[in-house]
Amino acid sequence: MSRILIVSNRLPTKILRTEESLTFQPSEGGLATGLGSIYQQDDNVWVGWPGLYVEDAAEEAYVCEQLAQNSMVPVFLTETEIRDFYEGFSNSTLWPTFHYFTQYATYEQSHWEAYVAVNEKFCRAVLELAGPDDTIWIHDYQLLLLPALLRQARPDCTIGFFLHIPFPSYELIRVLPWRRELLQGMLGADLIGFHTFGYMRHFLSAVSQLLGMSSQNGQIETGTRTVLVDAFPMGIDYERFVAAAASEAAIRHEANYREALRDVRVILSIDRLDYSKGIAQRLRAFELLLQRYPEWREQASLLMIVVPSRDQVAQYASLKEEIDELVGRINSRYRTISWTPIHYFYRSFPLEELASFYRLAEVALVTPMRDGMNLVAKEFVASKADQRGVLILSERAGAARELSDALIINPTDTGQLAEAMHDALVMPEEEQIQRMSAMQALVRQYNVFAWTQLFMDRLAYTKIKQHTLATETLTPTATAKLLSEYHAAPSRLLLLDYDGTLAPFHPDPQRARPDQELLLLLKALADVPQNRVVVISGRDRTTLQTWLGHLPIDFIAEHGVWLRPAGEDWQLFQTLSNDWKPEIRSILALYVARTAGSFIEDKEYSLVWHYRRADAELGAVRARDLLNHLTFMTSNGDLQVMEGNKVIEIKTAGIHKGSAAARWLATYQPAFTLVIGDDRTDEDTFRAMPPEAYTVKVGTASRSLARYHVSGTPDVRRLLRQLL
Ligand SMILES: O=P(O)(O)OC[C@H]1O[C@H](O[C@H]2O[C@H](CO)[C@@H](O)[C@H](O)[C@H]2O)[C@H](O)[C@@H](O)[C@@H]1O
Ligand SMILES: O=c1ccn([C@@H]2O[C@H](COP(=O)(O)OP(=O)(O)O)[C@@H](O)[C@H]2O)c(=O)[nH]1
Ligand SMILES: [Mg+2]
Repeated sequence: MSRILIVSNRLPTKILRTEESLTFQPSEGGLATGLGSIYQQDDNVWVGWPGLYVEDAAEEAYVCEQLAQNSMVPVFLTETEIRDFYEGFSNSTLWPTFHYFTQYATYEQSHWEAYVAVNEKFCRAVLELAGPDDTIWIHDYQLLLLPALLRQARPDCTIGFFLHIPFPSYELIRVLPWRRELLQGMLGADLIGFHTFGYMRHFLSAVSQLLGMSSQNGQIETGTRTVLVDAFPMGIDYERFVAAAASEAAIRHEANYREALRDVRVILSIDRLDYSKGIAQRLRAFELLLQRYPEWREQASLLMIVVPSRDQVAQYASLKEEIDELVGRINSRYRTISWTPIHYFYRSFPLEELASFYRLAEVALVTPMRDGMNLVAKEFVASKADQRGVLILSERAGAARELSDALIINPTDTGQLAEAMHDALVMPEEEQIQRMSAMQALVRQYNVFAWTQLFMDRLAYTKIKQHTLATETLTPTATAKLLSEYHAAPSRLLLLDYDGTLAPFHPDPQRARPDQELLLLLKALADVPQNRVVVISGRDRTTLQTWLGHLPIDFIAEHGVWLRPAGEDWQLFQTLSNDWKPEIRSILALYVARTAGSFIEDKEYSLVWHYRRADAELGAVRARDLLNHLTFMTSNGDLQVMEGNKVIEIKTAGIHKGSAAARWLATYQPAFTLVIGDDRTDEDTFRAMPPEAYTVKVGTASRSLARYHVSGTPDVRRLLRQLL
């Protein structure tokens, strides 16, 4: 039976220790409330921290047992782990960075180490639980390393990852000392989800800039798998909020509050105490409203609920003081005997009371500086049965992408915010209903169940796609078969590409020279009498000659322009002309001028534009552009344009590694053939091979004609050593 294992730092239940007992309470925060309706379906399980330091084994066992009754499995964290992993790396490094508050970010090596260790702890907990058919769904920034850790332990498992907070611009991510490890960690997943397309775009950009992995339609080739990246705006359990708002308890609470407030109009805000939520700015805007529009004094109040959060983190503690002080100042300045400008609550409320606040309020103020989604905005909409009420929403909350019928504001523009409050208070009912009903239709349809379904469907699709597109991994069993056929064969051909296959890439192609180990390896392979070793490369013949010419091996250079059997002279594949070069060179020069870091390689019968050293994204854009340009230029058919790994190459049509390899095979038919290559130009070689040949693609497992794949040059070296 397959089930979903939800994994997040915090469980939807938190346990508090009172003097005499333990009490179990719902956790606050969007992740817990949002997914709270999902995990109790089927046999699903939620793995996470219960917010309690257990005192002894007996208590631990008791907690496990209690939580198990509600499909939860605890991961216990120590006080030191909470300090360094949770308050430290998660909430003093990642949270401020991802919310564009880098001025608050700290970079502590010890916090990073705790982060790694706690992610490993979660990994062990999940491995203990997960069956082979289970889907592991990891949530949020506290567990960015977990996907890759699990992938390492279980290469075939199904892993989804969802980030609930914004993913910021590459310019912020690049500041983090551990930026590559964090991205690599996320790429352990099969599907990576974000609330908005903007966050997804930033992630793809960071992966491209920092890991050099490009993407197409949100798909990243990691070398061993295709990872899909997509946007899934999270919804709420709509009917639950409709029901809560219609409940007797909510109606009763509302009546009590209404009686106390008399006919004062209520503007509501609800959030965790967090600098990302723009609470202080909102208070200043409310004060400005009272100054600009004195008619609202004694007529409108701000009901502000602030839920305690992360109060051990310095910035949160000082924000608390700032808010206390601001509320005190505004209230003392404007209050009258019968009217309080700001009703401020610093605590959390159960659902029915939240529902009564949503009912009571005519205006909801959701004005974060940055917010992954913001579910309060959606909950307010769901609670408005009579469709009256106005939502004021920050353009920097993920929810603003969907709720375009809210009054969308820039939260740093205090003036605009004050005006929006005024506009909301005077908005005609007809307009309120029109806007609210449009938002309700959207929030109802894209609820949390639809969100889960969509995410799971995309995850299943990714898995299927991975399997259908993939070449087989060169497993130990397949390797054993290869070796036994190799040993049995009286004649053998090894067709080996150079860059990306025998030697790793270097930013400067001229510095990717063979090392001693490679030279010895090739020599030893070529010395075996039954073997013929051919290096088949796009490199110019002079370079191959200089680097490898002293070895008893054959060469195919410039993608087939030049051939050289061991010990003989270089031969041209066919008579060729270079008449086309000046025109194409001038086009390439244009792209060099427009793309810092790129350059032209001028080979005897080919021209190459290299963009490995250019900005990754600019390079990709210019490459597309150049390809279009060249395809148009070369449409008469005399020339061909080849795309390699961060290169675009132009040469006479009909000459490629495949045609050269085919010519080789016409004169020499080995009993065993092994072909290894890494880029698109090697696909021509794979295509030219007889079906029994062993063709091996280095790098991504997908989209290749090869039978097998390995992940990198070290695997190639290992395989070649095994032949000896
Ligand atoms: O666990 P805590 O440190 O107490 O913090 C509470 C949660 O806050 C964050 O919630 C986010 O998720 C919401 C749902 O996707 C989204 O609407 C909101 O914009 C986010 O800030 C955090 O991401 C969770 O991990 C925390 O548990
Ligand atoms: O006293 C409270 C106040 C709020 N919430 C819930 O906390 C969540 C806040 O989620 P949001 O996405 O707005 O922001 P986050 O806190 O996750 O950043 C919402 O579901 C609220 O209903 C709660 O459980 N108790
Ligand atoms: Mg190559």
